[in-house]
Amino acid sequence: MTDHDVRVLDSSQLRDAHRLFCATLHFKPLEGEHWAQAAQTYHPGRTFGAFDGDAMIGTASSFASGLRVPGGAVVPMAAVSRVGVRADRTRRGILSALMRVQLEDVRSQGDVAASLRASESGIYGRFGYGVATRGQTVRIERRRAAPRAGVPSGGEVRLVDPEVALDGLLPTLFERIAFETPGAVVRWPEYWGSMSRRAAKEGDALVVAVHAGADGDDGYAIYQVTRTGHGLSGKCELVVHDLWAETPESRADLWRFTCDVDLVDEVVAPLRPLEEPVELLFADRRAVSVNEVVDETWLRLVDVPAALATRAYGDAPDVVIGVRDALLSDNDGNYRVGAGGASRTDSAAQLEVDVDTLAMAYLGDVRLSTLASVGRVRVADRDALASADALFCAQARPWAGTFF
Ligand SMILES: CC(=O)SCCNC(=O)CCNC(=O)[C@H](O)C(C)(C)COP(=O)(O)OP(=O)(O)OC[C@H]1O[C@@H](n2cnc3c(N)ncnc32)[C@H](O)[C@@H]1OP(=O)(O)O
Repeated sequence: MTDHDVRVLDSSQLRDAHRLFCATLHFKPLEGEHWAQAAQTYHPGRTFGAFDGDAMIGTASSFASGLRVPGGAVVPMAAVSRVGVRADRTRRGILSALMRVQLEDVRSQGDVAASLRASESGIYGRFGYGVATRGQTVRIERRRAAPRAGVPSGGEVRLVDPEVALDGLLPTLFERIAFETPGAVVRWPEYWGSMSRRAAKEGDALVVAVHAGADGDDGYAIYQVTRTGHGLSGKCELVVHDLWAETPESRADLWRFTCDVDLVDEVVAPLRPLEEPVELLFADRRAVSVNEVVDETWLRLVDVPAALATRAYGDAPDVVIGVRDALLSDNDGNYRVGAGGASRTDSAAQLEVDVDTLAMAYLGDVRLSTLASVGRVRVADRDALASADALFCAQARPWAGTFF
């Protein structure tokens, strides 16, 4: 449907939009100083409302961000969030109208990509989003978690007042040590403040531990300790929200530190990278269980020519890939992808994909041959699949590590 009235909101309308969004996720609305703080996190001109007359019935917003792509370049990216449609107006095309307007808008503003974290996995594929990075949950049974002999160690972990850390130390450290992996996301200035507010809302104090090695600070962990149940029979969980390490020493020391916190039964770290070998840090590798592999980044390539031209490729013969995009027709076309780069071509496509499937392969998370094996790639030339796999392969498995 195209007849919904979707407009960009001005600052006087953001509170209604936030209330609407909170209600769709069954959260209480923010009041007083909590709303005043949240209001600061809206980036001007990036929030849309869908209206029925004067009544707002849906909303979608985004933060200005950036995405690290294979090869090291950073492309401008819209971090899409705060999407919701009023419960009495769902399934009438309102989200579809919001998505259409938002995608056209972010493309016209020069964003090469948009990404989001999806509340449900059935929603966003139809708008050209594909799962481009995944994460897994790491659980460590603390009492079994003795370090393995020979694990690197060196330096010191210290606790830092979260307010001080979030205000300067961690943003600087994050920029320096965390922002290298393909899939990493530029954290906008208000990101850090919203992290501490989210923690305050949940009621348990946020703890910041910083690791210093021989050359100074080189890693950090942000966690909360939550207790469930009553008295001594309760269970105590240490939940790691953010952990980045520059060196093997800081990685080992920070994980070990979380396992040394008294009274904790289990250390839980959701959405960690798929290739983080935490179990190898401990003498008893079964102290660590790794499960719940889930989607992390839903990526939408809004400017396919720019996205394909910006990332680096492996060394393999050129492949012509046809891209089909039902919503942003400028992306439609055939692209010659080779070790030297990618550009439009009139040559016939050897492989053809929809834009959501291209997003799944773009950062290197899934091979095109794997996607072909489940019918997501239309294959005209079978030999092209091996070349496409080699071209799109990234040096490191992509991971964002930033939830929004
Ligand atoms: C990035 C984020 O902010 S994630 C948070 C998203 N928000 C929420 O989850 C809050 C609760 N849910 C909602 O507010 C709404 O149900 C929304 C936003 C998910 C969907 O809004 P709607 O206006 O109902 O979507 P719309 O009517 O445009 O649906 C378009 C299509 O998606 C399908 N669809 C919509 N929601 C879902 C869903 N949750 N799961 C599967 N399919 C869905 C519809 O059936 C429709 O399919 P069709 O094109 O084959 O007919």
